Amino acid sequence: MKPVKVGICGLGTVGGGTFNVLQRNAAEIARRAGRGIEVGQIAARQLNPNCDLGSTPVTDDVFAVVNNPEIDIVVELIGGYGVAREVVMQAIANGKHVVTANKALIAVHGNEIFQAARDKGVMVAFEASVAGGIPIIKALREGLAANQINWVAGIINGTGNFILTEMRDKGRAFEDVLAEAQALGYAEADPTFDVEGIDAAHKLTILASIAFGIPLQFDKAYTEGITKLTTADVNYAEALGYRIKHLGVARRTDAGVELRVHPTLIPEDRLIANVNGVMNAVMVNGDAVGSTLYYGAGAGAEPTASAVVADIIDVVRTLTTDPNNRVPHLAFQADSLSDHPVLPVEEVETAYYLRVQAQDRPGVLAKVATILSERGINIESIMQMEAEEHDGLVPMILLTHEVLERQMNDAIAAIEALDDIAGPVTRIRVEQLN
Ligand SMILES: NC(=O)C1=CN([C@@H]2O[C@H](COP(=O)(O)OP(=O)(O)OC[C@H]3O[C@@H](n4cnc5c(N)ncnc54)[C@H](O)[C@@H]3O)[C@@H](O)[C@H]2O)C=CC1
Ligand SMILES: N[C@@H](CC=O)C(=O)O
Ligand code: NA
Repeated sequence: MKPVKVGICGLGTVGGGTFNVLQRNAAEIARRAGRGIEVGQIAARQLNPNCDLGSTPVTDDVFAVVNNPEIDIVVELIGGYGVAREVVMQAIANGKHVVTANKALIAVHGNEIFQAARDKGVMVAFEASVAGGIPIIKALREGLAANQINWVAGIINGTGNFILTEMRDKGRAFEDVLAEAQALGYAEADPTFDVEGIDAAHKLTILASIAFGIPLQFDKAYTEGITKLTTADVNYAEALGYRIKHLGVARRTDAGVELRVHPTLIPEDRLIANVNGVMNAVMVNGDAVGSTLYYGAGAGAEPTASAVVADIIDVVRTLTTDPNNRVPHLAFQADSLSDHPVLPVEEVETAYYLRVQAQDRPGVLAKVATILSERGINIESIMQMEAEEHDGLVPMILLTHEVLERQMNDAIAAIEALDDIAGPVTRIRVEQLN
């Protein structure tokens, strides 16, 4: 049988990794796919020093690949919502299958892209877009298809986890670690996407749609980054038996779907609390299976290429399958998506870690405790530290039981209005993840 021809658009970190894995494992990949898979053409702005392209045709015009009649599968590894979107839409219009690692594109334009793909009877595969090499989309769409998924919680940005780990373990400065993550090819073209939680929110949006069968709704995700975290809070959390991780949480409740990315205290004995460096981990809780955990490299050339190439093989295996019998893009049949609403963050209920900087006067703790109890907020534990030498302020650390975000906002406003309190109250959400 003739080999299937793929066209790679973008030959950076992931494009280069994808080319190399396809070349190195070509024989084994053909045994898995049932036929050979060849790179028929590459569109690149510059060559990748890690790739020996041999006689593979190269162009600087992505549309030469997209419009090349020899190419069966277009692999979009450019990134962003601009030319990448045009590449994907034009490939679909030309009747070509698409494989992409672009979570930004899928989270923001996925509904339109999948509709176009269904109209043309082509596949759009995107395993590499969430948690890099971890086959989490495959696990959710296929392995867990029997379940009603209750919640998904994950460390889904490798750059952010790498920064938090290096800062905690080696005391390195934020900017220094971020620069290393960029040099290693982990970070997004705009690294604020990593450190402000936008990249994790893109991935969480995709996970939530596949877990609960809802349309992609990135604009409704609550997003908070890691840039405001302090070493003091990391240390206080540890004294209480917790680690701070940047977590994406999607939970289904009767009222709606929670979709939120933020720093989170997790009990230190949970496996996910001990996921470090560029590694990612996703927990999925289903009604039949209970809690499950998926772990692996969340970024980097070949871990991500592992997912891209697996998608290419999947596409090749099902080329002749009736489009109606393929695994649906969002796990549920397109005409069976639910309109269960995404909840505004004020409607989300979580436990909290609070750090209040108080004047060293008697009675402050009692005033804070009263404000919380008047609003029905139960305190799990309180830790009052020694006054700090430089400002004489006493940090008070409180852990609360679960409370609606709206009620917590009201309590924090009242605490901040006290004369005995200096500066804003620090709040970090707490998840038990059982
Ligand atoms: N780096 C990683 O570890 C991971 C990246 N991704 C995603 O994979 C995609 C690619 O990311 P990277 O490889 O890291 O980015 P990169 O910046 O290393 O590579 C992108 C390449 O596309 C090229 N390019 C841009 N516009 C082009 C055009 N018009 N024609 C031809 N080439 C063009 C650039 O010159 C660059 O070489 C992004 O969507 C990213 O979010 C997903 C998972 C992990
Ligand atoms: N910038 C992303 C790359 C993979 O998706 C990350 O750091 O996780
Ligand atoms: Na993945």
